[in-house]
Amino acid sequence: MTDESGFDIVPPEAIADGRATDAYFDRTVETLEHADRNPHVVAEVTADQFATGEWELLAGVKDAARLFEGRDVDVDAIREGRLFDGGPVMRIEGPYLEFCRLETALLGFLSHATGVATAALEARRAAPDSTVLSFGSRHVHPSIGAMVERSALLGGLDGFSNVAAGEVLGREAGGTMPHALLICFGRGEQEAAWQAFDEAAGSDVPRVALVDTYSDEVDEAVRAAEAVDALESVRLDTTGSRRGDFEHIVREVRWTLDAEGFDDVGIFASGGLGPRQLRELREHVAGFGVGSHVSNAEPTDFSLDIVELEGDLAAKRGKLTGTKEVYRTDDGGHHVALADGSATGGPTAPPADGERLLQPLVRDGELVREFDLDAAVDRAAEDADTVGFEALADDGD
Ligand SMILES: O=P(O)(O)OC[C@H]1O[C@H](OP(=O)(O)OP(=O)(O)O)[C@H](O)[C@@H]1O
Repeated sequence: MTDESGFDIVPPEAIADGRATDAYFDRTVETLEHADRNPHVVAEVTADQFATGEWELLAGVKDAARLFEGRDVDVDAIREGRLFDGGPVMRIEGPYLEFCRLETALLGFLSHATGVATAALEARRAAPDSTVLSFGSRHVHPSIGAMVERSALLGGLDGFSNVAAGEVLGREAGGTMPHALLICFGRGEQEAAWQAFDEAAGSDVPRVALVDTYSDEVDEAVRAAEAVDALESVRLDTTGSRRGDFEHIVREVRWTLDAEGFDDVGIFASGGLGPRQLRELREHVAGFGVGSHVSNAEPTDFSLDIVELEGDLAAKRGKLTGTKEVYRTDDGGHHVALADGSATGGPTAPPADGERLLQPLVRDGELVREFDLDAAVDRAAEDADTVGFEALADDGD
């Protein structure tokens, strides 16, 4: 079945219906119905059973929650914008057949968005005082553009480039000029291109001139500053094969702009940048465009596991039995404990001063939570401070 648009895209109705499922869940439904079984279960969505020292930023809960609307289940989840390290991020309770076929889409929503949001948080923390924009739409299937940009914002990025994603999110995409614009004017005609852009673009569009198309970045940066009175920044997107020491190029541009009296013209850097490069460059530049580090982030490896069957402890090998709670302590700790209070000591007992992170999301099939992206962004920044989040990934060259 092809989407009526003609694109190979699974339509939203199929996701909501539970048809975006692995086929073995269809077999499971058939078999359980044949055997007249529909046990009451508690299931948990977990990446790591125990803490690993690698924090991740939870995202995708808004879309995941929609799957449960109208289904006879209760769902609790950590709020979007909180960090986690081990233990469940979501708990579902109800007759198993109510949500069996939703597992595939549920994990997909949470896994992909959490991976992207965590990578965005890494970029954010690598350059806390710089503008950091999401430029990675071109690397991923267009059907997930809004997820990528929303997750990038959740991680703390300041804006994004995908226009249609902006329409979905109710926010305006930003951007200035690609190399194609310079090339359309021809070699040696960079001034004409920058000036035409300045004349054509709306007053709300920042005047940022791309200065690496045909000649040396230092040369083009000074020429752009001379050509456009209101120039805000120059953008260096130097192609990899010409890059050499990018930090040196950036510092040389800064030096020369200052020396020529253009100290009010900022530098914007983009192209293959990740947390390590942001840390190296951040004192010399005003802003960054980050693409693949965020958009191509590895999805978090969430799984859904039944942990109680008809009130009894259950779990497959390698997974921890029993309904759990996760707690954040004032010192930034993350604790996983049994939910029923039966444990009064040791690692399965709740910490004395812990904040319970799993909160009601769905009750009897009704969504009981509001989603406010700005509030979630603030939560993520605060929680990253609390737990001392640092990017662990070394993103190579
Ligand atoms: O962080 P990244 O994974 O590199 O992704 C984003 C980059 O992609 C674009 O480069 P490109 O050279 O394609 O721009 P152009 O179309 O203007 O040549 C853009 O200028 C960003 O720098």
